[in-house]
Amino acid sequence: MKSGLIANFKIKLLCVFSASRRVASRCSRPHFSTMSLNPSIEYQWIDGVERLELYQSAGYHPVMINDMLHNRYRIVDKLGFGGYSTIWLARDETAKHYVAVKIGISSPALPRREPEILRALHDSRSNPQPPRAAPDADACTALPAIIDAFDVSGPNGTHACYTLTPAQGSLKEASFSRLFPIKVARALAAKLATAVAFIHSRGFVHGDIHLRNVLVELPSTFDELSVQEFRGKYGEPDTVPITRVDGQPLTLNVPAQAVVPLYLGKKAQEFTLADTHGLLLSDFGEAFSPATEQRLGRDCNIPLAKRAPEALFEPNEPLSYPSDIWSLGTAIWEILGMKFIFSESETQDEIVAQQIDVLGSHNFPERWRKQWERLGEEQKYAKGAIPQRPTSDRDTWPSLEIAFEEFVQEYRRKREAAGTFEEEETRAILELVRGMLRFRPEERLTIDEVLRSEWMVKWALPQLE
Ligand SMILES: Nc1ncnc2c1ncn2[C@@H]1O[C@H](COP(=O)(O)OP(=O)(O)OP(=O)(O)O)[C@@H](O)[C@H]1O
Repeated sequence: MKSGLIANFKIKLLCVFSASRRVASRCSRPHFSTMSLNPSIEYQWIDGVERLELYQSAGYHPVMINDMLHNRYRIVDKLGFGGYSTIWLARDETAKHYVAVKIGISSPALPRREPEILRALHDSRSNPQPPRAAPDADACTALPAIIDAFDVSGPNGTHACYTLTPAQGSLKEASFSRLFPIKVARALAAKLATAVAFIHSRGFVHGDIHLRNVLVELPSTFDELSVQEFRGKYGEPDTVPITRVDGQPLTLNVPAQAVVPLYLGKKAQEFTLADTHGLLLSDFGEAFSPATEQRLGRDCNIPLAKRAPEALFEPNEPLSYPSDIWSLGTAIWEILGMKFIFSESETQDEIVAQQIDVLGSHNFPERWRKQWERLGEEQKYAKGAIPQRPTSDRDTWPSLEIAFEEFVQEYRRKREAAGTFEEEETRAILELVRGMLRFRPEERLTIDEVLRSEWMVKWALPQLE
């Protein structure tokens, strides 16, 4: 496939692989674009950690291993970070168990409704709902529960914090260059779809469905480990001293050491069907209720490779449930084959060109074609700029059917133990994915139709039983 453009080189640098017990670093998205970064302070680059420049007023809270938060939570290790927060493993010294503490940035410009939405979803469990295509009895357990919420104040402001059950990590981390066994892949896809069905039935769009936001619970025995036993099993935190490029001493805004996140989980090929019951769809930071609030396409923050095309071509129109279905379609494809359907770290123009190659130019809406084929470079890189057909040479991507054969099936064949999909199942998968990846949002399958699709009914949902 075509290699990344030079323009994306910086983004790729942010995504390099880190130390072995640790996870591949996450790309934190630039939610800080509205904040004024202090360009006078730069830090020496450290692989696999959050952007250190964001330890400033209105940014991340500086946290160190062994810090005590809220008189109760002792920081044990780092679990991850995103554009809005850092996430830590902590020992709840009152309740004597482990929690994940999500410490938000303090920016007042970015109010976060995640705890409120998660609570509303959990509370809605008791509300009677119309009969659904698949039982959602335990779909709510596929959402993280907020255990405690509090604020911490520090040199960078006041940060909303909440505690959640710690998970072993995301499907993305589990599957780095690895494949889920075929039954597990089916069950994960089904469980994820039922979680989305539950959210949609309660009137919410998740807005950020991708495999970094799909976590897997830890075994219940994890809580039995003392901190000392935990360190014996997983090692000491991977810390790297932070230093300034100008050689000046650090201010209080930034911690003395960066911590590379720890992955506590199994590798994809070691997953069993039992593990799939612990799937958690997390990160409700982009969630919204289309009936009561507008989320315009231009404000969509999901990574470009998972973003529904209407968010790009109709940036001033409100998004709704179909945008989740598109992202869910790309996530299911990745679960099955651990290959992107559209490549990450590309420009939006290249990604749309790939979508057209894979899904067929004849399916591309006429109402977007004029914009797509326009000439000229005006406002190409402005926020909300409409994608434009690349004029430089690029490799054409194969159609959906060929991509499934050459990337998903071929890859699975090379790892015999993973298992390949038979002809009839392949046809049903492709029919489902095509229905989820229709360019026009109004033509895309609904989540109920996804759950009633042949592949879900015959192959995926039965694996959950
Ligand atoms: N409960 C948890 N247990 C273990 N790891 C977690 C947990 N919650 C989050 N993480 C890790 O932290 C990462 C970032 O979390 P999350 O996506 O919730 O942060 P965010 O700041 O809202 O990110 P984004 O920029 O994607 O909106 C996840 O990809 C995951 O690896």
